[in-house]
Amino acid sequence: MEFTFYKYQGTGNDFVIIDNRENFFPKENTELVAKICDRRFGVGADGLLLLENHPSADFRMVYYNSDGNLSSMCGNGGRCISHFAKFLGIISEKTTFEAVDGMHEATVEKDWVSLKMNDVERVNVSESHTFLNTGSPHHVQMVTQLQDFDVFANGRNIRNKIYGKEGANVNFVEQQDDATFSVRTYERGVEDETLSCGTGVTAVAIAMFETGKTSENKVTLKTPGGQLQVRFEKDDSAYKDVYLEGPATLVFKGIWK
Ligand SMILES: N[C@@H](CCC[C@H](N)C(=O)O)C(=O)O
Repeated sequence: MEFTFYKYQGTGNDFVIIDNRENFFPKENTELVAKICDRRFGVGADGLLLLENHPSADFRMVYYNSDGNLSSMCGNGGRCISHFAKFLGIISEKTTFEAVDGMHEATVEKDWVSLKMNDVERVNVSESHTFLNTGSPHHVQMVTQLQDFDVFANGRNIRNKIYGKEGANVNFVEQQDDATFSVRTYERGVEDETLSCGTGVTAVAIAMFETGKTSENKVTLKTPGGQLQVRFEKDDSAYKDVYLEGPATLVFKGIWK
């Protein structure tokens, strides 16, 4: 089958995006999605996104990991697909769309996208790590010498040994200053380190606040693929008005044959 696709990246977390408003894409074809995402036999990406019609919102976002399976929320993907919706002329600067974890709002200004994430009510802090769900499940762990840390081996081990079949994404963090943290993430469904993870840095920002590592509610997250900002408000019941902000770029357009 032949169709047009768009290659996007948000701080190096890269995606194939397909305009599926005509509903032509074979959504159950796991092998096809995995092949499109394959870096040797396909286009190459950490995940695939479908932009689809929605009865009341601007569009619906459908997200697959590079293993070909549907998964939970993708923050960088949400930023990239909002940029794509503007590129297609579906929206102007502001949008409301639905993803697997519910409704999201986003603002697109040139290549900068601000995405509203869901409220986070539960943050489980233990001695060695923090676990929370920011649309996707995240394990957050402080390390030293992050640059030399074996993210793949340690991430895979934690993902499988602690979280079993369902798994979780695993973020390793080193503090730079009061409001700046370096982060490297092992992503489930990619089963490797990615250059950036949007729900991951959102989880890190909240975990750092919850554990007293920062008193700032606007945090800078440095990933191997670039810099992201997360801001939020906290009240008695939850972290609210959580925004993930950073660049999103259309890299190229192609035809899948
Ligand atoms: N890269 C994403 C996270 C995608 C979901 C994750 N791989 C999972 O299956 O939990 C992001 O930017 O949030």
